[in-house]
Formats: sequence, C-alpha cells, structure tokens
Amino acid sequence: MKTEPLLRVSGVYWHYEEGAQPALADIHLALYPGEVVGVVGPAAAGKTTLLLTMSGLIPSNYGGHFVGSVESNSEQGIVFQDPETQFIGLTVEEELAFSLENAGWSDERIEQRMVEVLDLIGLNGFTDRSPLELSGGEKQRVAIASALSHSPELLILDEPTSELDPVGAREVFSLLSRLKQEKDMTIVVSSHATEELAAFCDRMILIAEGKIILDLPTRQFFAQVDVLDEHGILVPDVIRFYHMLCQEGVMSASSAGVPLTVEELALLYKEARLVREGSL
Ligand SMILES: Nc1ncnc2c1ncn2[C@@H]1O[C@H](COP(=O)(O)OP(=O)(O)OP(=O)(O)O)[C@@H](O)[C@H]1O
Repeated sequence: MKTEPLLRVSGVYWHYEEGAQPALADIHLALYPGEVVGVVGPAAAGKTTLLLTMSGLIPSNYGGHFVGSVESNSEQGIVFQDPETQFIGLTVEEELAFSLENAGWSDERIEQRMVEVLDLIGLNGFTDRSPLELSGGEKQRVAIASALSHSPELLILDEPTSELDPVGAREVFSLLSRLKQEKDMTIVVSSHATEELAAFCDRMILIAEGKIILDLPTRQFFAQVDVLDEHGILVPDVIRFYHMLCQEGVMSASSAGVPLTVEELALLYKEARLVREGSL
C-alpha cells in the first residue's frame, strides 16, 4: 500500500494489573495515511484496550504487563464513548481553546483555529453554548472538534455513537465522512453500528478475546458472514438480503464482491434484471 505507516503495533500483549486474563495478545497491525478503519467485536473483546494501545495511553497511563511495541509517526486525537467525561470548559469556546492555551498558542492563533474547527464540524455560532446543554450528536461533534484542534493526522474514536439516537449517530458519521473526504484524515473508529461502518470504512478489524480474528478490506470483511455470525457481529441487512437473493437465484454473486450500501445492491439488482431480460 502507500508509503510508511503512521502507526505500527508489533507483537503486543497486554494484561491489566487487575485483569483475569490478557486483554490483548499477539496484536500486529499497521495504519497507513488516509485509511479509515473500523473495529468491531463482542462485549469485552478488547476494542477499547486496542484503541488505548494505539493512542499510547496503554501502557503509560495504566498498570499492567506490556510486551511488544507501538511505533507512532503521527500526532493523534482521541475521542471517548461518553463526551461529557472529556469536557473541561464551561462553553464550547473554552472547551476548544483549553488545550491550545496549554500548548502556549497565542490568542490570535487560537481564535483562527477555533473558527476553522467549528466550520469543519458545522457548529458555527455555538461558541458561547455550554457543551453540557447540547444534543448528544452535537456533544460528540464538540468532542471531535477538541480532538481535531491540534490538527492530528490520526483520529481515534471509541464507540462515538453508542450513546446516541439514530439521528445523532448519523450526524457523527456524516462528520467523519467529511473529514475523510475533505481532509484525507486517517481514522480508527470502534462501533457496533456495522451498517454505518460498512458504508464508511476502507478496512475492518474484528477482535475477540483480545486477538485479531479478521483484518480485511471492508468488502472482503463483510463477505465473511459465518465468522461474523460466530462472533455475534451484526451483519448489515443489505448484505444478508444480497446473500438471500443469490441463494434464491434472483441474481448471481457479483465479481465486485458484496454490496455495502442499499444503492450498491439496487445497482446489482438492476444489472441482474437487465441480464435476465437479455438487454445486457
Ligand atoms: N482497567 C481495567 N482493569 C482490569 N481489566 C480491565 C480494565 N479495562 C478493561 N478490562 C478488561 O479487559 C478486557 C477488554 O476490555 P475492553 O474494555 O477493551 O473491551 P471492549 O471490547 O471495549 O468491551 P465493550 O464493548 O464491552 O466496551 C475485558 O475483559 C475487561 O474486563
């Protein structure tokens, strides 16, 4: 693939001090610039632990036994599941300015960066609002803005939509899509929202019992329905429906792989109909 990795995790094994068993074992992966990677897994699989390891917070901020190495060539921003635990400022402005002030930025530079970031996340005019009084989706967007204030190359998000209703979740994924398209950011996101991940990610990782089970380009990943079922991962309806249509002989398996969105399935279906009618 492209150039040097932004991050390389090699042979990582991690056992929390208080843990009954290792939370991560034999983890090897590399992240390349511009990749958008989804992480899924059953409860207690090690998703949060993997993201904490990528961000360098494990082992430095936790007690436990660590083996292996994490080499990072990038500035990182991290967003946790519950944005309220991250908020420090009384207003959105204070929230965004806080870390930049600490880093010694001038008022003028902070002002300029704040305008850029608020524009990027679509929250212009929110500077004087309390972050705690925003909707769930808006809170998560402020947390993402905070993480973006230092212009990180790598954005790591741990279940950013798990506390949100479908509208809030869509807001967050559409913001992430903009960051992917307009800023070519490298993004790692853990989530149970497999339908959104299928439409958004270039690559998917399945982790279970602290081990990487699958690490594949998204289309190949979601073709592994049996493995995903075995680990209780929700396979998007569009993919199940596609398999049913193939099994029923309504269409044959596409050489392009499984469709990841309703629009892709509709196109495949239209093609199959034209073939049946002899027009293709
Ligand atoms: N601070 C900690 N101390 C001891 N054990 C921990 C700690 N944090 C997590 N664990 C254990 O490590 C394992 C992996 O936890 P982790 O939170 O990474 O899983 P997860 O896949 O993110 O889970 P979930 O989807 O339920 O949030 C679990 O067995 C968990 O109980």
